[in-house]
Amino acid sequence: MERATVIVAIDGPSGTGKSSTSKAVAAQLGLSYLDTGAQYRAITWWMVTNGIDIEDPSAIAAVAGKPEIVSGTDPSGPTITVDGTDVAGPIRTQDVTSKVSAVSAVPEVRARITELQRSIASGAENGIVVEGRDIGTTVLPDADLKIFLTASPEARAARRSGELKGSDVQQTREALLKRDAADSSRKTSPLAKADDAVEVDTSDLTLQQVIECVVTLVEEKRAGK
Ligand SMILES: Nc1ncnc2c1ncn2[C@@H]1O[C@H](COP(=O)(O)OP(=O)(O)O)[C@@H](O)[C@H]1O
Ligand SMILES: Nc1ccn([C@@H]2O[C@H](COP(=O)(O)OP(=O)(O)O)[C@@H](O)[C@H]2O)c(=O)n1
Repeated sequence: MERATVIVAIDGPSGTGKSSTSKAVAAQLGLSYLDTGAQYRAITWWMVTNGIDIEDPSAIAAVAGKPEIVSGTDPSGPTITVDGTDVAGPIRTQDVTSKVSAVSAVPEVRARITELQRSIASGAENGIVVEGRDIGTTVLPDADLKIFLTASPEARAARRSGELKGSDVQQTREALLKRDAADSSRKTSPLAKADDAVEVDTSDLTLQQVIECVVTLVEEKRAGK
């Protein structure tokens, strides 16, 4: 018998195709979609806007419970607000990008955001695709399907600098590798592949091929293979 809901966890470093793949897979299969990176970016944006010292983990921890972060999970138009303000644009600035790893390494921040993610996932009626860094390992260890996307630093930097107009590929590559290193080496739930995740190297695949691969894996799971 087909299961009523399916939970898919997609993790991996920056620029491997998590967001584009997750959104398309969720839309195609009628599932909800959650971008957990957007939530960490949102709390970082709030810290910056409120003048919290990003270098001071105890200052971040002390106010981690304050901002109210709300994620809209429709894959055709995901939204993110902080205390009612739409922050979809401001969370993508270079300033927030350069600070998000420090904020997201603070255990109190992770505990708060993880709880929020679990409650969103358990409330998704048809199931959900959740993408991030620690979904398969920590947030949803019982997910029905876990995918870990990888790609060469060159492919990832080329994709990212294609998005940021006028940006230098070499500089983008350095910034991306620096963020991966910080995310992979933090103590609390670092970026890591879960033992039972399927690893897909997207370096030489088109986005369409990656989407088809994940859709097939979900359908196989649903069919009980
Ligand atoms: N397999 C692929 N081949 C080429 N470009 C891709 C592929 N997957 C994603 N992209 C592009 O790379 C960029 C980064 O993808 P994104 O989904 O945001 O990655 P992530 O969420 O892992 O950081 C986007 O512009 C996206 O369209
Ligand atoms: N589950 C997650 C998702 C993101 N993050 C943090 O949030 C940052 C931004 O995530 P993102 O998915 O928006 O990053 P991109 O890969 O899209 O650039 C990451 O570099 C991590 O520091 C995390 O710690 N745990």
